[in-house]
Formats: sequence, C-alpha cells, structure tokens
Amino acid sequence: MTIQDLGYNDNFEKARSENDLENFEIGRVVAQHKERYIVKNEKGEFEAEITGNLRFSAKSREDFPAVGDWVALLTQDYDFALIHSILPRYSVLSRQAINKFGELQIIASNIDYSIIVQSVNRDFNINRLERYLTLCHASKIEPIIVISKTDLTNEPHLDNLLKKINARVKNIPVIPLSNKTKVGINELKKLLYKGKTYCLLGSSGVGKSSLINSLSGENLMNTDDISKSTDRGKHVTTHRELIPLINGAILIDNPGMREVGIADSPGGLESTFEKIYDLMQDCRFSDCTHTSEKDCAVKLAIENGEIHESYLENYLKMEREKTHYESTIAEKRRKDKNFGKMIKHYKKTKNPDKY
Ligand SMILES: Nc1nc2c(ncn2[C@@H]2O[C@H](COP(=O)(O)OP(=O)(O)OP(=O)(O)O)[C@@H](O)[C@H]2O)c(=O)[nH]1
Ligand SMILES: [Zn+2]
Repeated sequence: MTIQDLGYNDNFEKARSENDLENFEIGRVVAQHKERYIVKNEKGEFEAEITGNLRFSAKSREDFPAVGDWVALLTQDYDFALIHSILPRYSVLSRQAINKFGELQIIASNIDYSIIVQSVNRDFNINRLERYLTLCHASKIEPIIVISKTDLTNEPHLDNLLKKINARVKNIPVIPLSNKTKVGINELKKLLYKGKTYCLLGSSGVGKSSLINSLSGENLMNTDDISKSTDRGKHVTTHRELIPLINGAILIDNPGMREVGIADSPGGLESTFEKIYDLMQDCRFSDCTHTSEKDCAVKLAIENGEIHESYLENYLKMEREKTHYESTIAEKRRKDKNFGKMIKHYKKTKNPDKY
C-alpha cells in the first residue's frame, strides 16, 4: 500500500513542500476519538496526538485534525506519532457544533464525492434532496444521487420519481439501485475512482450500510487489521472510519457523517438553484424577491411551465435560512470581539499601577 492508495496526490505534495514539511512523514487521519487520532500511511497505523504547538496556535475547532486530513507527523515510536500540522484541506464537510451556534465542527475533510441516498419509499423528498445538494456544493464535494430499494417499487412509479428529479436537478448522476437484487450496483461502481474519497449522506434506514457492503466487496474483510499490524495488543478500539472500496476508492463513514444536518449548509445555493439565479438576471428590480413584484422573470418562468413553483419555494426557504445563518455568525463574531475588548479592559483596570 502507498499513500496514493489512501488518496494522496500531487496537490498535497505541493502543499507539503510549500510549507517546508519535507522532513516530516505524511499520513492520513483515519479515525478520531476526542483528541486521539489514528493516522495511516504506507508503514501502517499510528496512534497520534497533536503537538503542544498545534494546540496552542489553534484558534477554533477547525484548526484541529479531522478524519480525512493529511497531516505531517513526527513518529516517535513505531506505532505512536505526534501530529505537527495539517495540510490544507480541499473540501470540508462540517456542521454547526451542538450548543455552539456559529461555530463549525468538521466531520470529515478532503472528500471528492458524496453519494446522497434516498429510498424509493416514504423517504424520497425532492426538497431534502436539494438541501443535500446545496450542502455538497457549499462543501466543495461533487454529489452523486442514489435512489435505493428499487425492488420495493414498480417501474412506472420509479420512472415517475426519476422524472421528478430530472425536472429539478441537472448535470448530476442519478443511479437507481437495489441492495437486495443488486440491480444498478454496477452503474454506481463505475463512478468509483482510484484514490478518490467518498462519503454517504442520507436519512437513517435508506440502506447506506447495505450499500457499503455492496461497494466494498471483499475489502471490508480487512477492516480489523489495526491489531494485526502492530503487536502491542492494547490498541484503541476506535472503529475504522476510512473504508477501502472496490476500484481503489475510499469511503469515509463516521458517526458524525450520519448526523449531518441538512440545515447545516450556509452556502452553495447558487449551484443547486442555478436556474433561478440565471432567471433573476432578467427580473425588472435588482432586489426582486420573486414573490409579488412586477416583471419578475422567475414568476414568469413558473407561469410558462419552465420551472416548478415548488422549486422556487424551496429556494426562497433556503435563502431565508441562509440569511438567518449569516446574521447569527455575524452576531457571534461581534460578541467575541466585545468579549475580547472587555478582557483587555479588565486586564488594564485590574492592576493599573503594575507597569
Ligand atoms: N428491500 C430492500 N431493503 C433494503 C435495501 N437496502 C437496505 N435495505 C434494508 O433497509 C434496512 C436499513 O438498511 P441499512 O443499510 O441499515 O440503512 P442505513 O442507511 O445504513 O441506516 P442507518 O444505519 O440507520 O443510518 C435494512 O433492514 C436493510 O436490509 C434494498 O435495496 N432493498
Ligand atoms: Zn424576480
């Protein structure tokens, strides 16, 4: 195994030399539990912690390593390492930290493709699909749509469902499949590329675990080689969050991934609602809200049957959420700043004669 098999590429190598990290070993974070990490490279797996320096220079949670990160390592022991720094991430899947509105918690990084899964039954919901797409666009991850459990429906119903998707979602692969009969699995396998990193998004019960089994082939059998590669026995029990798939692709599946809120995406609307952004150039008023204004190109497109009214409704709803989200972040920054000022002031007044 090489680090390329884990997804390492020329861009990371470039960043490594630009940051003068050539004297360090490089590895990928494959699992995380609080502030302990498991990092993997061609030599095997290391238990790792961050250096004091990295900890003290961290300004927020985003500055700590996350699953998927490429890190520069100081290997001290044959299975213990210190993480010296994190190579720049090209994509980040994050969510709002619980109880800390405005602060982001990274779920995983350096993901190329996200497989969004919805099943043919009650779970299917086009608005939710657009939310996932927006999350992907905001995270710089390419989406692939999977419609699962096709064995539970008939062809006319499935066709109807695919038509609904095609009417609103453009230029994104849509793969109907069944984990039970395996129909469609090969189509998805064709989109698994060597050295590329994938993740799975979707509600509970849509068949993500079953899909991992279908896509990992015999590779899943390798998932317990943590204890095999080292003979210390006392190894951490963190389960591996980076799973090898067929064709040399890599899947990140961790508990956080299963909790990604689809309300978590602050940006990315432009890509999901490209059609609306195109149309609104022709609205008479530049601040048109596309609700009741005269000469609204978006409303006109609905009247002409060019776009669905529900498409606009979903856009407007997400736009409102975005505005709310952004004002929350702005508010938090303002508070942080005031707090900083207060501390400064306090330090000054506490002991005015000191210097
Ligand atoms: N009929 C049918 N059932 C499926 C299919 N895929 C998964 N299932 C079943 O659906 C249930 C949920 O599947 P999982 O793979 O555990 O779903 P999941 O998305 O991983 O669910 P969480 O672990 O809760 O996130 C199981 O009972 C599966 O056997 C399918 O293609 N067809
Ligand atoms: Zn308008």
